Amino acid sequence: MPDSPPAPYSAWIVMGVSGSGKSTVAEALANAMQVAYADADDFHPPENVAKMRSGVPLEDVDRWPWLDTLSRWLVEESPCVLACSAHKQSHRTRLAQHGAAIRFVYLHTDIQTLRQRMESREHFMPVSLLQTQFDAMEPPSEDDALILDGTLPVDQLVAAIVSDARR
Ligand SMILES: Nc1ncnc2c1ncn2[C@@H]1O[C@H](COP(=O)(O)OP(=O)(O)OP(=O)(O)O)[C@@H](O)[C@H]1O
Ligand SMILES: O=C(O)[C@H](O)[C@@H](O)[C@H](O)[C@H](O)CO
Repeated sequence: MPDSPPAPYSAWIVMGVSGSGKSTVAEALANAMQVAYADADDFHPPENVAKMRSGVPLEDVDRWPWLDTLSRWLVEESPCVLACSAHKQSHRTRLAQHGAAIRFVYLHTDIQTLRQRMESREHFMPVSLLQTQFDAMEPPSEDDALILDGTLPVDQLVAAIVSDARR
């Protein structure tokens, strides 16, 4: 990749439910592109993390201030890659509110694979909340996102995103 990614995007958001691989793929993508990277989980206020840890799903009222902060980060750190759940169209619109030109990349993965992944890692997110993550998800259409099979190897996923960015 060149030092700065080609137009028209200034930011990539790798999105999906808990355990879908968004942090793993987003970090590898940022390394490949040599741009800034962040995990949206690191921007949640302690109350949000405590809520999820205790087995209570977030509501949109918990998410708006977090999404507002992320929306500013996307502009300040451009070009950049963010790993973020971005479940709903309204969340994705909010993330773009400060003007970042965002390419959303949706990793879709079956619930059985995700349950296995989550059971074999240490994380604040309990497996019991996985179904609520699916319930919240409004998958983007192919017009609005690059949609990839999150069970593919990470290097293949990164290559597909880089190839899409060069089109
Ligand atoms: N493409 C993949 N193939 C196999 N394992 C993967 C893949 N992507 C991620 N994993 C593994 O799945 C687990 C979850 O990945 P990761 O933490 O990146 O997901 P996430 O969507 O960021 O989850 P969360 O939002 O809950 O933090 C990790 O153990 C990671 O190593
Ligand atoms: O909006 C949300 O519900 C959250 O961002 C979650 O998706 C998690 O923080 C993440 O996936 C951790 O597992």
